[in-house]
Amino acid sequence: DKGSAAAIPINEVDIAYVTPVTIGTPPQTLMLDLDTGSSDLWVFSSLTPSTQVRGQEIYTPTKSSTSKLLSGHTWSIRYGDGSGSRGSVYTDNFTIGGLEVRSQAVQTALEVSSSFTQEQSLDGLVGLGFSTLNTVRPSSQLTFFDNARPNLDEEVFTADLKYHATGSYDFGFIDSKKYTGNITYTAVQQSPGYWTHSLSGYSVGSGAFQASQISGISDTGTTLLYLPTAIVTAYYRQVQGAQNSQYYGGYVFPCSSTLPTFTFGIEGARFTIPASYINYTRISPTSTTCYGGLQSSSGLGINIFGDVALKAAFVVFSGTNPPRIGFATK
Ligand SMILES: O=C(NC1CCCCC1)N[C@H]1[C@H](O)[C@@H](N2CCCCC2)[C@@H]2OC[C@H]1O2
Repeated sequence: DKGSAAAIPINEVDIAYVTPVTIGTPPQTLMLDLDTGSSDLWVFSSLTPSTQVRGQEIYTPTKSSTSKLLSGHTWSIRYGDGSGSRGSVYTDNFTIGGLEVRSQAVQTALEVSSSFTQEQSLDGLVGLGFSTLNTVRPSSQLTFFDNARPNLDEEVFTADLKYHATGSYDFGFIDSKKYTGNITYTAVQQSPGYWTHSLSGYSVGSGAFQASQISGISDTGTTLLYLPTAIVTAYYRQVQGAQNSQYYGGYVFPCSSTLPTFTFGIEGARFTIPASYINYTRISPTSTTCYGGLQSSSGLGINIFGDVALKAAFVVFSGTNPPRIGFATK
């Protein structure tokens, strides 16, 4: 089996990407955020208080002839940005891009935090981390990828996220039309459940490459790139007027600044993030001050290779034993 679906930016600064999925019989279509940084598949539902629903599509299990309540099971999740949700669990037929999983655990929200209510074009998440992170209790549930794996032509899924454009997620195959050159793979440490791997180093603009093992997680559900303070200060030292603002919670600079590119290494390969990806957004619609797409990871306890980095490459998440992650230019 295999599947292929669009990854559509939900706003003009690519804060997140959503993918159409169908749930149940007859199929109910929702737009979900495929998130390699978590492992719960949860949706806005008919059980979500209407005060917390603002424009989202909802899943109504009672309208599906193939839905089954997973009785006595609950879930509750808190994300790194402080957002969260909790609820009950059904199983139902679930498809992404033509790839079907029967009896997928679909976690129905009984409560969502305000940042989810405010994102009206995001109807929930599909966790694509390792199933060890799943929060359903008393028995944890498998991700869509883990359920689909036995039937996939190849035990992989790929992410081709794009800057200010629609990209794609593929399951079960590697589309050679989506990248150039070779895919460079590197080892993944799957405990405690993230796609954890190392960068082999970095460079700022035309500067020399600094070889250094930088461990972190490739996380499609995180918007920005979070790296050690030493790297981030070296980057913004090249930006006229840049400062690390307590007020805005990160590096800001004049929107008119010329930013350098940022290059990261995967083993011997090099991937360059264009300056435009790092000139992330104005701090408010009329401001001439901009917020950076590269920020410090100090305080997070982990480096996060989020969408700003991932959209500079074609990324292969390989569920082989042992798991590995691959990057190619595109
Ligand atoms: O919390 C993180 N990442 C942290 C960011 C700060 C530094 C630590 C990691 N990712 C979440 C993301 O923010 C959520 N958000 C929803 C609204 C649209 C934008 C995306 C979405 O839900 C879970 C996941 O994706």
